[in-house]
Amino acid sequence: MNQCQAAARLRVALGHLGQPSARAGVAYPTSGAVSPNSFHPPQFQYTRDNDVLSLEQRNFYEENGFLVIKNLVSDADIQRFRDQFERICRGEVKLEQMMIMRDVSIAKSEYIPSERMISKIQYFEDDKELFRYCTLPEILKYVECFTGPNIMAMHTMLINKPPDSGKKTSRHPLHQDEHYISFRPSNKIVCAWTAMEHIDRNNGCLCVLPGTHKGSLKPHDYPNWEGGVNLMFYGIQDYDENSPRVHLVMEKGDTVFFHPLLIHGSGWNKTQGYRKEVSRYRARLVKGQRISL
Ligand SMILES: CCCC(=O)SCCNC(=O)CCNC(=O)[C@H](O)C(C)(C)COP(=O)(O)OP(=O)(O)OC[C@H]1O[C@@H](n2cnc3c(N)ncnc32)[C@H](O)[C@@H]1OP(=O)(O)O
Ligand SMILES: Nc1ncnc2c1ncn2[C@@H]1O[C@H](COP(=O)(O)OP(=O)(O)OP(=O)(O)O)[C@@H](O)[C@H]1O
Ligand SMILES: O=C(O)CCC(=O)C(=O)O
Ligand SMILES: [Fe+2]
Ligand SMILES: [Mg+2]
Repeated sequence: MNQCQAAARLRVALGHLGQPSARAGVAYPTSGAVSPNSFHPPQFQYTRDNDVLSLEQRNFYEENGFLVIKNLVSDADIQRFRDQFERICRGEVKLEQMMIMRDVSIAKSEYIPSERMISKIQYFEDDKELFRYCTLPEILKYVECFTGPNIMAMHTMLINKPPDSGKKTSRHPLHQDEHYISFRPSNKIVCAWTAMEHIDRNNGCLCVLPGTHKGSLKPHDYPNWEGGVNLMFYGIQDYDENSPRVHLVMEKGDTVFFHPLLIHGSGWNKTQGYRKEVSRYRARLVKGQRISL
């Protein structure tokens, strides 16, 4: 098994620290068809009427701000993302837009192209292989449940969480993605996040505070952690250690959809593998224009 296989998972996310990139502005026509059987009373604020989600799933998302769909992305697709990630790690793929990030623990070490050096890739919209994630019909089908039709990819991200050096710098502090993104409205944005392998508390799974999507955007700052904090990894300031946390244990291909105000983070990676996931956000378009950016 090579390092990348031993590694963890891949993540593509979206949004960005400011404006979406032009490349991300790709709209996907989706059906938008509403079946007469799918009518639900207007108490739904966070989900749209269509036939995809069961009433139970809708209620769960409305109440909790996230929904896990098991086994959504095929092994074959994940293998393709993984293979492409390996090519990027080997320096075989170079794209101008793509941003490569390293963990703070190795930020100042000499750069050697390998999986060990890359903790995150952002803006891979120009990478045909990775961008396939954003066009997978099974992902779009669910995204539409939250955004409505006319979907736009606003940000892409793949995370390769490194084994922790012992200083817990691989942790991602609890935050709301809306802190990083300028587009709105919140209720028509969703993040799709796909595990590229088994992810649990040992390798730093996603941790969510259910129901927090109903709150507002909270002040963020760098957490006061010993050992170091990654640049741009802000955390909410008034984190109450006693608030109920849910750790999302996921298998390869499982995908969680979550609201941009949901408070979430990820734990430190206690294993020797690099855990990977792919994710991204989408927003709804009206008449070809993004709503209230
Ligand atoms: C909705 C999305 C939710 C989220 O994803 S939250 C996280 C979003 N933010 C990010 O992913 C950060 C994106 N990445 C970046 O901004 C850049 O890669 C980053 C970290 C600023 C580095 O930028 P560059 O200037 O291209 O790289 P560089 O290698 O020349 O480093 C410049 C100085 O920064 C330091 N550095 C690099 N990576 C770091 C890290 N991970 N943590 C802390 N410090 C880091 C590096 O040592 C260097 O410092 P110095 O200037 O030599 O003293
Ligand atoms: N003071 C804090 N401020 C912001 N986020 C925090 C704080 N302390 C922990 N977190 C974040 O909370 C989430 C859950 O932490 P949790 O304690 O469950 O996991 P962990 O500390 O990474 O690992 P474990 O407790 O399993 O050893 C992680 O995203 C972590 O980054
Ligand atoms: O997986 C992680 O380390 C953090 C994920 C996250 O915050 C996100 O996907 O928005
Ligand atoms: Fe996030
Ligand atoms: Mg802990």
